Amino acid sequence: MTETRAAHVPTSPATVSPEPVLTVEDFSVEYRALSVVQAVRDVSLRLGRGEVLGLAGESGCGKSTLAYGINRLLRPPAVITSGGIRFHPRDGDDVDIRALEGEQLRRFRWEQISMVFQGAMNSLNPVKKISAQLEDVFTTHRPQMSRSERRERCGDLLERVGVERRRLSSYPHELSGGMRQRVMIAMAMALDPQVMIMDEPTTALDVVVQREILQEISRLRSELGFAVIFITHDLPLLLEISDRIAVMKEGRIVEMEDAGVLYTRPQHDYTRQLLGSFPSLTGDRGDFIRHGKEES
Ligand SMILES: Nc1ncnc2c1ncn2[C@@H]1O[C@H](COP(=O)(O)OP(=O)(O)OP(=O)(O)O)[C@@H](O)[C@H]1O
Repeated sequence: MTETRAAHVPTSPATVSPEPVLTVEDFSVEYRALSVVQAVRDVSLRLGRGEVLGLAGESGCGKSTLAYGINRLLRPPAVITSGGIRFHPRDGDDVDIRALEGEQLRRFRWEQISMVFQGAMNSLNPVKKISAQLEDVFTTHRPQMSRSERRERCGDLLERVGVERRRLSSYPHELSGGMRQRVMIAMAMALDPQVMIMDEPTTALDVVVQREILQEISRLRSELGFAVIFITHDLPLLLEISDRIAVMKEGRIVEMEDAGVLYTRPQHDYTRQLLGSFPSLTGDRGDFIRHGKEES
């Protein structure tokens, strides 16, 4: 268990709207390899505009498969066997994500739903400066943007995630792991997506850096109003940052609830087991999560 954090039971902030930005219905995915693995089974969920939805569950329960499936990033042997995913843009008609192909799908991914991958910081190109890597997003998706405007936007993006703009001229190896991960988050935010999927975005980082980045994500979410699907094994962390939490077990969502309610009144045995497996959530140390009190 990582060290405890100055946590609170979240309350639904004003930025969360009951209006959905994403609806997933009866979604199932299989891996058809030597044997067939039913990784996601009949999952249905609604993500509210501006909501942080945490996905919890032990390794192998299907969290990443669900997230990749939503963003159409699954590769063979994965097969989507049923279900629908609809995106509800702020303006305009609903988008059937399963029906998107080619260029349409590529644009949709960056512009409407972006993703921060597990260990993303290691996917920066080591021989290209940060400026070039951030600018690539705009060169591809906003070709009409002038060079100076691109530069300006990239500097603004870095500052937004707490990295000084002078770092634009650095190479990835000149940045700490935390800074590199912030760059990846900046990149995922570049086109102002309405949904960000974050798969263990801070797992490889030390606890202090993790905490700083999570605070940054929460702040930006309030400021910019995007919704987040946040995946991690770390249930205490999810309780801190999520509005609602979906608990997955063997490919199914067994419980989905407001984070505070899930913590105080878990309904499913498996949720209770999961909560019980984190020492910081039980006994006196639970005060830390419940009331933000330091351990004595
Ligand atoms: N490429 C693949 N081929 C075959 N089976 C796979 C493949 N990728 C994942 N699986 C299986 O699908 C199931 C769900 O895996 P998934 O990675 O989605 O779980 P997870 O909850 O995200 O796990 P973790 O937290 O360890 O990343 C597991 O049983 C896993 O072994």
